[in-house]
Amino acid sequence: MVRKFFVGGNWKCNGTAEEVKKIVTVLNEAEVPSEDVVEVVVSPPFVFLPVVKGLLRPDFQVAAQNCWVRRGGAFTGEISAEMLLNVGIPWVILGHSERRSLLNESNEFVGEKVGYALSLGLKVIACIGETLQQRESGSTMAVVAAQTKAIAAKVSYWDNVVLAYEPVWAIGTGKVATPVQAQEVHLELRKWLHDNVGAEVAASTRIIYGGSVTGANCKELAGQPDVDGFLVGGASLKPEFIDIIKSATVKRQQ
Ligand SMILES: O=C(CO)COP(=O)(O)O
Repeated sequence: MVRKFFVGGNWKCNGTAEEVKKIVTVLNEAEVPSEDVVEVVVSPPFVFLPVVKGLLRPDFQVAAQNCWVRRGGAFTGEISAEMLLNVGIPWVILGHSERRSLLNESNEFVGEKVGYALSLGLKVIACIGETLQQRESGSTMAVVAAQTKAIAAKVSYWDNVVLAYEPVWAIGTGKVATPVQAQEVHLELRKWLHDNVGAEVAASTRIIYGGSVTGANCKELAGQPDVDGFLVGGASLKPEFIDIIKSATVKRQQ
């Protein structure tokens, strides 16, 4: 089973209208592998989604960084899945660790969000990952399995799901997981999908890595058999994001 390499760029809460246009210009001018080799999805803040979608090259897609857990209404400040679809946004990142920690989004709440977004036809980058304390206490797999279980309980159509393993201790720290560390968890996650969802889903679902990915470390990570791509934060705002996209060819050479 060949899983198409996936590279997401999570711009987080960054940028001005001018800076965003500069980033899009760099992306639009880049020479990258074709769409049948790598799927590229960039995720600007909500306010810049329409302008990025309007300017971005047609072989790249856009994602929102979050959406509300049910149909819109009296939920001040929230953005609904319906609104994203209404303005032509096909992807959404859900369950990012920054939202789990800063906004107390529980496993169950993230699972509900994933289920609702998928039910409307959105494609979802579902984020999981353990903290340093959880890793050091040896509970990494227990934590990410519980997070995945809460997501899987609400997923009936896995083709529109990309699972992003983002160890919290690697996010924004420069302490990237080693290729062995990433492969170990990705393989365990694939086994979890095999045992709890099914062999076909386990074989076909992209499991991507996020946490201090850079142009310098992406190739070795991309070479791991169960690393199907990346969810990139800081480096997605820089020209080196193009190098990370190009690491998709590492897979093709295997
Ligand atoms: O959180 C991340 C992507 O969603 C990773 O962020 P960094 O690449 O900045 O570590």
